[in-house]
Amino acid sequence: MKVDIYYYSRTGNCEQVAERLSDRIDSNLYRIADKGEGFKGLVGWFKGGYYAFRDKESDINFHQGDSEIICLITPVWAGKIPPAVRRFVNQFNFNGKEVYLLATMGGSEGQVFEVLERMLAKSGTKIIGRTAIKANDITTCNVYLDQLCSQL
Ligand SMILES: Cc1cc2nc3c(=O)[nH]c(=O)nc-3n(C[C@H](O)[C@H](O)[C@H](O)COP(=O)(O)O)c2cc1C
Repeated sequence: MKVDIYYYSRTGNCEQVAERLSDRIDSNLYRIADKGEGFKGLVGWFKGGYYAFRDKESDINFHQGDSEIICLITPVWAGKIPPAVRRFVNQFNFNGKEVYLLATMGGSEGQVFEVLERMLAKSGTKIIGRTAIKANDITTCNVYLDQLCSQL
């Protein structure tokens, strides 16, 4: 079955993981994009951390695909999720879909999965797996992707 892969990426780590995963399975690849400037540069880093910590959302463009299985790939921000991903999870129609969660991070996954699971529980969305990958491991993350593919 075709998998819709959604990812948000500020500095390319999640994008790289999304592309590697997409090479391995029958999938559509969709970027969750900030509208306007987003969180670029040093100011964006501080603003992004603050917004994430305060559970704020930001304006995004995203595609609503129709596959029943989706993989959501997000960076960890302030131990939680970026504002763009928060908006995505709140606006996306998860009706009938099953979701695999994948996060990339600098050092610690923090509460990222708990936050996502709590949000997705509101729509009764089934979570079929979760994987966290450290930024340093991304070039050698094939083993994680193999595990993930076996669960999709
Ligand atoms: C605003 C901000 C906050 C972050 N907070 C955390 C954090 O709490 N824990 C962590 O391990 N990494 C944190 N990171 C690092 C990112 O999660 C990590 O570099 C990730 O792989 C970036 O993905 P991307 O390149 O796709 O944007 C943070 C990065 C940013 C920009």
